[in-house]
Amino acid sequence: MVKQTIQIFGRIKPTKKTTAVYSVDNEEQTGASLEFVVPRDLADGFVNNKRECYKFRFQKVFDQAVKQEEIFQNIAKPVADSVLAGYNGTIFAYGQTGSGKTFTITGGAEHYSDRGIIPRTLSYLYECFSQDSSMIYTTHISYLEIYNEMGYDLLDSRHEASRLEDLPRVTIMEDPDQNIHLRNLSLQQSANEEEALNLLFLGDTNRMIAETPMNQASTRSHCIFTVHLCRREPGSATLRRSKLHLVDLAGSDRVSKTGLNGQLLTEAKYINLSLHFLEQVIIALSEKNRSHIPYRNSMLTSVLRDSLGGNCRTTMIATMAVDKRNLDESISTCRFAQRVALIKNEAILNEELDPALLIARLKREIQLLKEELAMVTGEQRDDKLTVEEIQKLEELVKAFLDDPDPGMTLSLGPDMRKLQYCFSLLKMMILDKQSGGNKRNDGQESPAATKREEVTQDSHHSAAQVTKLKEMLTQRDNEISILVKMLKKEKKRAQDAAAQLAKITSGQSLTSQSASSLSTVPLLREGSTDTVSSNHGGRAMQYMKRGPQLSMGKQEAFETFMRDHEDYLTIEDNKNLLKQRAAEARRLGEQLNEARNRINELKKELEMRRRQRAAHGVLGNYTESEKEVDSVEENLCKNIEQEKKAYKSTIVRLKALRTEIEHLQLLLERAKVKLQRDFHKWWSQEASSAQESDSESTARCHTGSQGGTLQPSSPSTPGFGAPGLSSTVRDYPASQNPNPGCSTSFIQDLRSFSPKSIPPLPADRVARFVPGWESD
Ligand SMILES: Nc1ncnc2c1ncn2[C@@H]1O[C@H](COP(=O)(O)OP(=O)(O)OP(=O)(O)O)[C@@H](O)[C@H]1O
Repeated sequence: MVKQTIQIFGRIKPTKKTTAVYSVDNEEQTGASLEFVVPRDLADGFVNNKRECYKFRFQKVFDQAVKQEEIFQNIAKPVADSVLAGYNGTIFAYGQTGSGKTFTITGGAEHYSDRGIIPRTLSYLYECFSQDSSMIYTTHISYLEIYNEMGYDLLDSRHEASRLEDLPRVTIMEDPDQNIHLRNLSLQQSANEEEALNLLFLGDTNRMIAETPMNQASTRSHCIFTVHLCRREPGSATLRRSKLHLVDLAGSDRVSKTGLNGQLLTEAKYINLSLHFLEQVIIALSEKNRSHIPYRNSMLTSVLRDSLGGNCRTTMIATMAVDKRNLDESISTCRFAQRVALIKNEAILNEELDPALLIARLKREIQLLKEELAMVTGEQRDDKLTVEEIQKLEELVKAFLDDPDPGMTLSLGPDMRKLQYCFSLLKMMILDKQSGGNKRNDGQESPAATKREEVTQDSHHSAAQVTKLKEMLTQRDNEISILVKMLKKEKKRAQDAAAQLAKITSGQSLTSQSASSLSTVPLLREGSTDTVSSNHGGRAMQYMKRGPQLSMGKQEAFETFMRDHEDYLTIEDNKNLLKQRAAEARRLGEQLNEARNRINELKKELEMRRRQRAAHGVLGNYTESEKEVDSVEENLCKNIEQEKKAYKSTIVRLKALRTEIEHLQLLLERAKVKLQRDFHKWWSQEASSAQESDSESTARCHTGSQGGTLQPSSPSTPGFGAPGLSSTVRDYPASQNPNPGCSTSFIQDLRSFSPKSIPPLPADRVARFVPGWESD
């Protein structure tokens, strides 16, 4: 049992403005400290009358420049190691919106080096599995999203979510032992890193697609990515099961922000209700002598029950943005972390007996008991003893009686027929010897009578034993039927999971065979053969493929939108990087082939040389020194070794490249999904604003105010970043639109206009998505 308080770490998000006054001291012996100095007179127009300096303790504080790899090494690796050893582990990120929780837990969507704790931990775990051949590891993954006290299964493979409600609802069940079970949360088996990353990707994509403006996925919801690990030694009946929860909590923002009403650095209410309940649990746990911990108040605390004050090794990462605007939230985050640091957890080794092996063991025991029972009850076998068997028995009895050794035994095996025959034989012998009745003259019982008495006592004893054995048998039978039921259930679940996984991964194949097909990653072209889609996150991608068919005009509009999108440059960068990496992978593949050929050649040469030498040896043509060392052979061996070394290092590099390529593909896939989603949002917004402006123009026509300057509609949604396209659609004179507001035929409508009838149109912009259209 490992008793430990929850470890707390701080991470500070890089900021452009360095207005906040804070200092980090990681050198202290008792851990690290983070100190904020709040100016008495903030420039924001209110005065801080309270303390000026706030100091908080952490295990370690990671300042702005710290990279993802360092975070993994310091925070996630030790937890992953104890999960590998059989203990439960949890890492959760807590902090205000935009402070870097998702970046820390999942990673950034732009660069390979931005991979967060989840992908790095998965890589690490699978690497450890491959290095430890003495154990068999099985991994399952689940991904749960909690929004508004409702749980949703992000790994659902039957539904293609377009809204959060489309995902299967996960509910909480509690058994009589107060263990929490999550109904409807799928557990997907993942045999390797690639499968696990695909599941992460599927979940993240479902999360992104299901995001609504009211539920800005990561801001308002909690996500729990769980790796379920089972480890067993081959042939052993005991196994270790452990769970690793990687938790991205909702933004911890409070209702009352600094400056709004002059309240500075006071605790305000959470926006998110379940974080409020989480805080209540943390307060209760950090106070001594509290008997009731209100876990049941929310789904989040129920699910994380073991992680908070239970059987788990837990680590918290407090993420902070330290610019002046966010100072109070950062201080709140630190205060929360200080309370969390008081909670003690007791992680225990989760060892149990494997039900299948237990059944086999019990069956063996039952067989033995049955044999014993048959012996005791004297259960008859139908067949009679053969003449040979009788002869053998008589010889055995004779030898037994003739042997003067009192320790001599008569071994007959568990066969009642033989036993009975021997006894009757002995009885006859005794009776033959004793002439006369049972009673002797001296009035004492004859030996035969004594024997009979003993036999009666024995039979009573046997009856008691039989009853006992029968009871044991019934007990074992019950146990077996329970275990068989459990096994059947497990088997069914495993089959379901395998079927679901097969569905997800159908059409996917390992990158090893596709290194050569990675040279191009066509983005967002319908009907195109999309290498990425077919290789990764297939199920999530089906959503995209099943999406509404784009008309030609809409397709072109989409391309323009894409070029103006904020992520366009990153996508292009990643595409180029992917091309480079794929080219490098191809080059390395060729190098590998060449090296393999060279090694084979060298081996052949070596073989030949050895044969020649052997032949020479036979003929006795070798000088003494030639017999001892052959420099040619030595050189050949050296060369082979060198080639092998180079071969191995190329393989290592190729493996790393493969992981990077897969990650880049996932990043591109994610960007693609985001782009399409943004486009559809933007498109419907533009369509409705065009409809509105059309009605206004029509109204103006009717009141005689025709031909005025064009009125821009409401600004496009910030972040969608397609200003050019946006203004084109806005500038469109809706009064002349034959089919206003119809989103699907919007661009075709644009095509059907005569350019000459639209004097003020910005022709260059229209031409961007109406090919062949030229202004006079
Ligand atoms: N350490 C970091 N280095 C570089 N960029 C970062 C870092 N931390 C966060 N960011 C960037 O800041 C932005 C917000 O981060 P992120 O989405 O992780 O915040 P969050 O705390 O998860 O917010 P929310 O509560 O809305 O989910 C992202 O664009 C992310 O890439």
